[in-house]
Amino acid sequence: MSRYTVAFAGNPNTGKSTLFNLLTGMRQHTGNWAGKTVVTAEGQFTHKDHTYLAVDLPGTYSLYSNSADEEAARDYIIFEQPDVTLVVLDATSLERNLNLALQVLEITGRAVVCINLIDEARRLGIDINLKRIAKRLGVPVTAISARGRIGIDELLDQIERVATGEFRAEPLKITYNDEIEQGIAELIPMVEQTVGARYPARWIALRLLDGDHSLLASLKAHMGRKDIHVSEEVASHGITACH
Ligand SMILES: Nc1nc2c(ncn2[C@@H]2O[C@H](COP(=O)(O)OP(=O)(O)OP(=O)(O)O)[C@@H](O)[C@H]2O)c(=O)[nH]1
Ligand SMILES: [Mg+2]
Repeated sequence: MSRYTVAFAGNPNTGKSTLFNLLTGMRQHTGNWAGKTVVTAEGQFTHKDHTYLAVDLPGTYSLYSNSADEEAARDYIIFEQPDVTLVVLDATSLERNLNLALQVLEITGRAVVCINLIDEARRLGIDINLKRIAKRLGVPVTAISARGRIGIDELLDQIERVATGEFRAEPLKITYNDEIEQGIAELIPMVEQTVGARYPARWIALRLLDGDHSLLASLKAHMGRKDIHVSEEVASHGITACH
């Protein structure tokens, strides 16, 4: 029996902790306002033959290092490399919520998109084409109501398929304009040489082009002194390439 790690990511107030509590039997703080989960919580659940370590991350609108919460969520996904990143979306504001899903998919294809509050969406007459979204994103997409306990088994089956590698993701790749793509292409070999194959080189190159010093600091901290010098070269190149 294997144990897989599932990280719960998503915008604030999308029901991550409600789902986390339902699956793990724990009692993480929930409520109808944003920013309740401030410390990453861990709990365990079982589905069929496997045990899962669930990790409830703070809610974030992006992984762009705008706040300590975003850095914590980003660092967890990049450095802890969960077997599955579960992106919990609010069915009633999908457009805004999908932004974070796209960012996660730039980092990892080992993801499941879970559209929560489907009860509320139905009440409002919002019709969601799950198949089309799944096709575009290239990862499993399921609709649930964590509070109403709807769709949970199907969600767990999808988590299992990604965790075991049965599902082969083809995550949507965002193509940027020529200038940015050229910068990424120039940086990727340097990033790969510096951080190795373990980390998502394209995403790191993109963040460096954006001048993300916080990511650089985290990379340094996780990789030890040996790579600091090279990382700085990469960063200055990236930041110069941007201007
Ligand atoms: N109608 C409905 N409400 C839900 C559902 N799931 C969660 N909620 C409600 O949404 C609110 C936010 O839920 P939380 O679980 O605290 O959300 P969170 O994503 O952990 O929020 P942060 O920790 O702030 O990021 C609570 O009032 C929940 O009761 C659902 O499926 N349907
Ligand atoms: Mg929470």
